[in-house]
Parts: sequence; C-alpha cells; structure tokens
Amino acid sequence: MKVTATVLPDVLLIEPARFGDNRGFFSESWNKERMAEHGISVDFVQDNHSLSSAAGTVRGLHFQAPPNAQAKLVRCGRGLLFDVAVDIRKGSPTYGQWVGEELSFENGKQLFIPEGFAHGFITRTPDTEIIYKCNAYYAPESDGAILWNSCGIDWGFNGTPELSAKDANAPSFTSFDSPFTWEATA
Ligand SMILES: Cc1cn([C@H]2C[C@H](O)[C@@H](COP(=O)(O)OP(=O)(O)O[C@H]3O[C@@H](C)C(=O)[C@@H](O)[C@H]3O)O2)c(=O)[nH]c1=O
Repeated sequence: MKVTATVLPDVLLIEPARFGDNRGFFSESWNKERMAEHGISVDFVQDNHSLSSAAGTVRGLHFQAPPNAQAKLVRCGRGLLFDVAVDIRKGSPTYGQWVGEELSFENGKQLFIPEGFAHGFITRTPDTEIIYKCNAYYAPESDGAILWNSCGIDWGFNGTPELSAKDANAPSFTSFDSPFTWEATA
C-alpha cells in the first residue's frame, strides 16, 4: 500500500497493492493496522455505496458539522469519478483550497478525507459507483452543503451536471460560515 500526501497535506492518496493472477486480482481495500502505521487512526462505523446513472453527475459538496463530523475513505467500485475535497477549517493555511483525484475501478486508488473538509465528486462514465467508509454515523441534522461550482474547482466538465435538488440549491462558498476550526498540530 502506497500512501502519498496531496497538495492538501491532510488529504491522502492511497494506492492499495493488487495481487493479480489467472483469476483476476486480490486487494485489501482497508486495513486498520496498516493505515495506523501511516498516521491514519480512524474507527469507521458506516460504509456508503451509491450509483450515479449518468456521466456528469455531481454529488456534493457535503460535510457533517461537529459533533457528527465525518472522515471518509473513498474509492470507486465501478466506472470513473473525479473526487474532490475542500479545506473548510477556518484559520487553516489552506482554507478554501481544493484537491481532486481521479478514482476508478481500474486504478483502485482511494482518497482519505479527514474531518474539516467538504467532499464531492463528478462521474465521468455512466453507471459509476462510489464506495466510502465514514467514522461517524449519518446525522441529517448536521448535514451541510456548499454549491459545487462556487469554490473554483476545475471539474474538467463544461456541461450541465445532474444534481439533487438539495445540491442545486446549496449556498455558495462566499456566503458559507464554516462550523470547523483548524487546530495546528506540533
Ligand atoms: C448520506 C446518507 C443519505 N441517506 C439517505 C438520505 C436520502 O434519502 C438519500 C440520499 O441522500 P443524499 O442526497 O444526501 O445522498 P448523496 O448526495 O449521495 O450524499 C453523499 O454525498 C457525498 C458527496 C458525501 O460525501 C456523503 O457524505 C453524502 O453526503 O439517502 C442515508 O440514509 N444515509 C446516509 O448516510
């Protein structure tokens, strides 16, 4: 397993080993002990799985406010998606900055997104599945959203995305008052 910091140092790109043979491949998609060796100590409690039928579907940008904040470990089960995290920790040196990675079934890459980041993605192929682990349960009362195209993200997409009504009506980043504060670590 290879773990690399992205341009937002707390967001990590994870590339699990794949052992190919005549049948296909085998891969550990999550190993708590190994991840802890890389400084990721997380107790995941919920796995999510969604299918987006159309290419150009955007889900996000989403977060849950404290005390229900969620760290997420994201991968693509089928197809290809562009996964994005935005730093929404007030006072962070990278506040408002974003990072994006293409995750596909083929490349097997995963993105670790800590608490304090908004998360979203766009699908690049029809029938794309996303699978992600969360370290806090779904808490709709803590649900937050930021308008997908209000953070300067280069989605690599010029069309009109497929959106939920909630996401189409989300507040823009300029009017957004984040519930997260950055805490410097030694
Ligand atoms: C997120 C979530 C939704 N739901 C329900 C609520 C609703 O009826 C239906 C669809 O919910 P949403 O429209 O919020 O689904 P979606 O837009 O896919 O929401 C997800 O987007 C990505 C980007 C994330 O990062 C996730 O944390 C989550 O917010 O599923 C759950 O039961 N549990 C959950 O954990």
